[in-house]
Amino acid sequence: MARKASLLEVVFHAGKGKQTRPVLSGADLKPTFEHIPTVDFRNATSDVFEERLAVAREVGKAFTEVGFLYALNHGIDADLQDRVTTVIKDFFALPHDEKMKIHINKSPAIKGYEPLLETRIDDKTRGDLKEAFNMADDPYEPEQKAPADLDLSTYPVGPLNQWPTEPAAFRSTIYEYRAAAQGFAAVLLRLIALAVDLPENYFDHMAVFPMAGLRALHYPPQAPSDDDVIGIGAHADYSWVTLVNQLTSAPALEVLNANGHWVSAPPVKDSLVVNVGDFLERATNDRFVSTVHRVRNISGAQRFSLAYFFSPSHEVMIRTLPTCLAEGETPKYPDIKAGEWQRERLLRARVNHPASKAARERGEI
Ligand SMILES: O=C(O)CCC(=O)C(=O)O
Ligand SMILES: [Fe+2]
Repeated sequence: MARKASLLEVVFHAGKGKQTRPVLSGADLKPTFEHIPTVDFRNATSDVFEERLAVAREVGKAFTEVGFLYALNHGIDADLQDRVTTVIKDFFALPHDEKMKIHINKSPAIKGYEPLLETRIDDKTRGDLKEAFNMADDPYEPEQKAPADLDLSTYPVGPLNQWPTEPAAFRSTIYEYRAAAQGFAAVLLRLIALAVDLPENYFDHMAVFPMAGLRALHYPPQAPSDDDVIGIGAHADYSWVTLVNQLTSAPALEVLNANGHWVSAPPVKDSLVVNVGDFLERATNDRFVSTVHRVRNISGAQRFSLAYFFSPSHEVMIRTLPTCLAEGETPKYPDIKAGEWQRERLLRARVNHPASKAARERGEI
């Protein structure tokens, strides 16, 4: 007899498109995580190799068992975090029309402002109850100091990012934060290499001109009974790793375990949330998990967060790492070019953007 389909399931969007996971109970329960582990990065750049290796092992364990961790001593200055929180709150407090001047549809790279309900990850809802400001790698911006030999043919004609004129310190503070997040991402890359038994500098080339974006987010509160909307529907990130800074105290981020249960990832003082994205999951042949998560702000308070998505440069081929294949094992995923795959995911998620419509008309997505 065919196995009865589970009555309850979680629907989410990840690398392979729309997927479901049954919600398990009783005898069906699998061993899985019930909380997000914490890793202290104090020794991440120690002069002593064994100390760096010990941190790498903890990162590897958390990425294998959970796909998420809380990072302590990540090196992003508290004063900078306060200043970036202020400019982000001030930006979202601007009149709607002011913010719409930099709507994402005006950028060929889909950067700028995204109003409430612009995206709709979960098609059972009216949309994602969040507004966002997105910026990313843009070789035409002087702050980014693109290498002289960067292949511009893989980029649309600029400008790509769009900036508000107010708050005055917005652009400079966002760039300051991006540089700090980039510093921690570079440290993480080396630990990830060690965690999968590769030379420490194995991934350094990915950070030369990475697809590195910041996304500032504002989630108004929603009623607990309101399942017509959600802050951000269940998804996995299309990144190598993501660093999420929960700027305010409202708990709202939730992480899906193997039993289809949502595990809360509330803000923890002085920490960043670090999670595995789809590129790293593919490269490790699923050893590290790009764990599904969502945001549901039923705290009653406004919530602000700042996510930094780190992905390799456009031209990097994402292929299975030699140390993640046992003897005779074959890769689960074909090789992909990082830039092409990321752009396709982005276009699929922004159905109303002119570039997304054009790509659909050409049958590309
Ligand atoms: O706001 C958050 O805590 C997470 C945001 C997120 O998951 C995303 O933007 O991909
Ligand atoms: Fe995410």
